[in-house]
Amino acid sequence: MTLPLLGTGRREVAPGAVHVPGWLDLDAQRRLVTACREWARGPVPARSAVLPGGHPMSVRTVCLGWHWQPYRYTRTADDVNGDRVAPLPDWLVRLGSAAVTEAYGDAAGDGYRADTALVNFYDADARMGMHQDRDERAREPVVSLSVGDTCLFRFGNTENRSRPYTDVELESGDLFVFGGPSRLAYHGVPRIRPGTGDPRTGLTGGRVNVTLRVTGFPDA
Ligand SMILES: O=C(O)CCC(=O)C(=O)O
Ligand SMILES: [Fe+2]
Repeated sequence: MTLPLLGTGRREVAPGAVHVPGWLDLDAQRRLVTACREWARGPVPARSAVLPGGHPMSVRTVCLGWHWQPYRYTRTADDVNGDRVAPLPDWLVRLGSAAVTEAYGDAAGDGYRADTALVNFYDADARMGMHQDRDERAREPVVSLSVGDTCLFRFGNTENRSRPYTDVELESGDLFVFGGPSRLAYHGVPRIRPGTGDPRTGLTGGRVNVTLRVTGFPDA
C-alpha cells in the first residue's frame, strides 16, 4: 500500500496520523539521548511500570511533568519512590510545538503546549502491546520522537487492537504525530530491530522513544 505523501517526506498513515522520517538531525538526537539518560537517573528513576495483572512492562519508563502509571497521571511517582517527577523543560515543549506544525502544516503547533513526556527505553527484546493513549483528559495530539534502533510500530484503528492496522518502521530521528480522528487509535511496538541504530547518537544499542502529550489536568 502506498501512503499519501503530504510534502517532503511526510506520510499520512491514517487521518491525523503523520510520519515524518528523519525529522531530528544527528545532533538533536544526540542531545535528546543525553537528556534522556539524565532523566532516567532521577529524581524518579526509570522503571518498568507494573500492569494491573501484576506483570511489569518490558520497557523502562521515566516521566516528566506528570507521572504516568497504568492507568493514570499523578504529580508524584507513588509507584516508584514517591518523589515529584522532573519538570518538562521548555525546550522540549517548544520541540513538541514545532513537531505538530511539521506534521500538520501552517501554524498547527502554535497553541500546542505539552505538559508531560513519557520517555521509554527499549532493549532488544522489549515490546509494547497494542493500546490507546487515553489517560489524558485532553485530546490534543501525541508527539512521538524516536532515537536508536529502528522499531516496527503498528498503528491501528480506534475500535480494537486488531486489523486494520498499518506497520511503519520508525527509525532514529523519526517523528510520528497522531491526533484528530487518530488520537485514540490503538498502537504498539511489536519488535525492535537490534543493531540498526547509529552509535553516533550516543546509543550503542536499544531504542529511546519520547512521547509528548497534553494531559489537560490543572497545574498543581
Ligand atoms: O515507543 C513508541 O514508539 C510508542 C510508545 C507509546 O505508545 C507510549 O508510550 O504510549
Ligand atoms: Fe502509546
